[in-house]
Amino acid sequence: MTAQVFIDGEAGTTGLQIRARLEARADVRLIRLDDADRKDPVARAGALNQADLAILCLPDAAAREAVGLIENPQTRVIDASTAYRTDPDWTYGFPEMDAEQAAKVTASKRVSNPGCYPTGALALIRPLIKAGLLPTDFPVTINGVSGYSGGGKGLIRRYEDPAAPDRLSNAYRAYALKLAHKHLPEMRLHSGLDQAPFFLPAVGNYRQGMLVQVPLQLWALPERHKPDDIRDLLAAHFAGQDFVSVASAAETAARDDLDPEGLNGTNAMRLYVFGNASGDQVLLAAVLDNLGKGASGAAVQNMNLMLGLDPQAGLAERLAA
Ligand SMILES: NC(=O)C1=CN([C@@H]2O[C@H](COP(=O)(O)OP(=O)(O)OC[C@H]3O[C@@H](n4cnc5c(N)ncnc54)[C@H](OP(=O)(O)O)[C@@H]3O)[C@@H](O)[C@H]2O)C=CC1
Ligand SMILES: CC(=O)N[C@@H](CCC(=O)OP(=O)(O)O)C(=O)O
Repeated sequence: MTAQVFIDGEAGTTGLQIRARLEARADVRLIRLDDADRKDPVARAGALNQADLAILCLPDAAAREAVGLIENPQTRVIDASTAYRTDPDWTYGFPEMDAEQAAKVTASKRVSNPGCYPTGALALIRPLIKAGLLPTDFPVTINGVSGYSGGGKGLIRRYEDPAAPDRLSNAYRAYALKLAHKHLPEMRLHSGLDQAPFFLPAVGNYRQGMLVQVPLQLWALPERHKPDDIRDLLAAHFAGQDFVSVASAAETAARDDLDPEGLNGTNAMRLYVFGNASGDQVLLAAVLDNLGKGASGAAVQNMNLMLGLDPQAGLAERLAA
């Protein structure tokens, strides 16, 4: 039987990209609301309770409201917002996080999609903590830069609409300087760190794509490790994964820069380990599309797992940015 899927928030940045990945598929049928009804709680409740799987692409408060509208015990949910990412009753939807995480997502009725920056940061940090290479009390710093679509329709308008009263046109803008970004709780919890990491995000004046970087002073670790040890550890952790890969030593040696837009339109995330000549400093880096593996692609990946569908379905094509 064809699964019925409702995207609540289909007209938003994340929702539109999920729709683009699903609408041509024969193995799912989309439940759609007219534009006039898309914010009507009664119409949404009807669609949510009719769906085999609902994907919430909404602000946090509307996502919580949507979950409250669900009475059908068969309706399964993927939430793209921040609302449930540290909730113990929800499964964290990062299937490559641990060997058993994909099975947990497959079996779950409530899956919380990771944040875009945490997807990169956790891929780089969690395997090192798990392996004991990075102590849980290490003072970790995460730097990130995202295209402005990371801020949804509101931020897109500020960069693209010349008539926007709060227009932004700067090439690069550091933000979250209260040091209290909404991604910190999930980064701390799912990394295994005892304390919140330092997180320094920025927005670039381009639409989409991101780079997450974690610099590490290897001389400050209790046991000395070489950059190659860290690359080998990450490569072993993500071996065989369709969507997360680790650049080889040869590829890394041939590079001196990274392009945050390099994986746009895909559900791929590429990890890099750069080391200096003396081997006492490394830069861990992740390139991903904030709207791909950082949001919409990840939701489709989780949906495929939860509905028992082809893991590559809807994800093989590169979407136009
Ligand atoms: N953009 C990104 O890179 C990422 C986003 N996310 C998360 O995904 C969620 C959606 O983000 P994004 O797509 O960027 O945001 P957008 O602002 O682009 O889209 C949100 C959509 O939700 C609609 N909406 C708001 N309130 C309601 C409501 N009560 N009922 C129904 N629809 C409603 C909005 O309507 P209207 O069109 O009228 O404004 C809009 O279409 C957020 O929680 C965000 O944190 C997660 C990872 C990355
Ligand atoms: C550039 C930008 O503004 N990015 C957003 C993060 C992306 C987002 O809102 O989505 P999730 O939190 O659900 O991952 C921010 O920093 O708030």
